[in-house]
Amino acid sequence: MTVVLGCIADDFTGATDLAGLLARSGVRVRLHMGLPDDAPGDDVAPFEVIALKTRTLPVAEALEQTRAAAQWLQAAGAGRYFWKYCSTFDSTETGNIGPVAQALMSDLGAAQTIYCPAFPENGRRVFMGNLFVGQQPLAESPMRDHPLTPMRDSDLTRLLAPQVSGQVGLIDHPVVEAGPQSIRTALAALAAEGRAHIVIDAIRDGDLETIAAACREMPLITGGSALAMALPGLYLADGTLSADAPRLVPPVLGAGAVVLSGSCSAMTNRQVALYLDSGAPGFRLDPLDLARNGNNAVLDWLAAQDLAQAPIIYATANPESVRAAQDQLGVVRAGEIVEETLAACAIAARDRGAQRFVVAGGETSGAVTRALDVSRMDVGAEIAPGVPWCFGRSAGTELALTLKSGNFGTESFFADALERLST
Ligand SMILES: Nc1ncnc2c1ncn2[C@@H]1O[C@H](COP(=O)(O)OP(=O)(O)OP(=O)(O)O)[C@@H](O)[C@H]1O
Ligand SMILES: O=C(O)[C@@H](O)C(=O)CO
Repeated sequence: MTVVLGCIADDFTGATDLAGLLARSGVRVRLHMGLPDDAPGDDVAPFEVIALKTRTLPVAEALEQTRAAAQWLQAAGAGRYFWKYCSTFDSTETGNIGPVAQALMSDLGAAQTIYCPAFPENGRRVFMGNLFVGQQPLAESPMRDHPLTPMRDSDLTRLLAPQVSGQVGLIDHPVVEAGPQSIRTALAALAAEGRAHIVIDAIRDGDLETIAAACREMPLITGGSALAMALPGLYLADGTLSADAPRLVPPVLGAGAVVLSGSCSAMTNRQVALYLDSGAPGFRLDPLDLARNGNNAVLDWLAAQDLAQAPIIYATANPESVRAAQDQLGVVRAGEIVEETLAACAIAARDRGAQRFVVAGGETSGAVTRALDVSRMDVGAEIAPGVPWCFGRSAGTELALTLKSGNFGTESFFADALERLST
């Protein structure tokens, strides 16, 4: 088996999002949590995804890690590459979307690439170069106030320009709608003008299919997960991938489960509230209490729970409570203390036999997978668009984990996830 598409994502939930959409095709997708320690073996999957945590790192560190990931994928025999970033284009003037794309272009010999964060199923659309979240322009959406990457402009060409040294161009929706040949002609015209970084409109899945058909031969494509979703079908159709490519056989798992939520997004707040309302046993983590008294109380509580009831431990709180904790502890320490506690709970739950882990939040997912030392996962069925169940091993035991991005899923996500796995 050879790697048809080597993928690199800039955060953990983003990587499972990408892996989940690729896995819709039924073809095997392997997900690595961080740069693999070992050189690629003979058992690579057609789609290999490396999850990094580079979204808000200093540029030099992001470049170093991404280049190392690309080298691993090259050694695994990857023929083409995909650079996945957030569907809300989370970045700043200094990066990291543009600088990483530029470095990969240079390393992989790509003279031109496209940028398309659209994910129509989750309400992210690009029109005339502007990104919309639902009905709001990006800069008027809650992403305006993101603590690390506040998005204060909706025009992707303007957002990208200061991040790259080459010229930025746009392929707008009428060109996309006219079909793959029209896109190829526009790309060639932009290349002749010296434009290497091309933002491209997409408002529906059909647009993404057209773009994928036009750009599939590019050495490097960049975008949100939904653009990559269109690629497996093209590879299957032309025989690049055979229909008998290996498929995932999910493991049989015990009933023990735990829900760990460190995301404070509006959607996760609603998901936690509904799960508690449905009668699930729950323990609320208070960062100030954790700072004063440590985490024995929650670990004692967890030790007394019936894990077949899928208890939830959550720090999820409204913006006022989060601010109050951050004012007293500092933003970084408040986050760390919650992440450390949820990581300790994950280990305790695993050691008591839990094999199903529902985790909410990107940073939280990083902390939990690191604590469980899950380095590699196979990707299974999606619970909601961009949120699949994944299967890995921790301390010699098979586990299922789902890593939910803060804004993804519907209100009933936690119950849906557990139900989905048992069927
Ligand atoms: N009550 C709280 N007070 C202060 N910080 C908190 C609280 N609860 C959680 N946190 C911290 O907030 C951060 C939430 O980030 P995380 O990436 O996990 O969620 P998210 O931003 O909603 O998810 P995503 O990155 O997938 O959109 C974590 O560092 C977490 O520890
Ligand atoms: O693209 C998205 O919105 C997500 O996969 C993500 O990157 C969340 O951090």
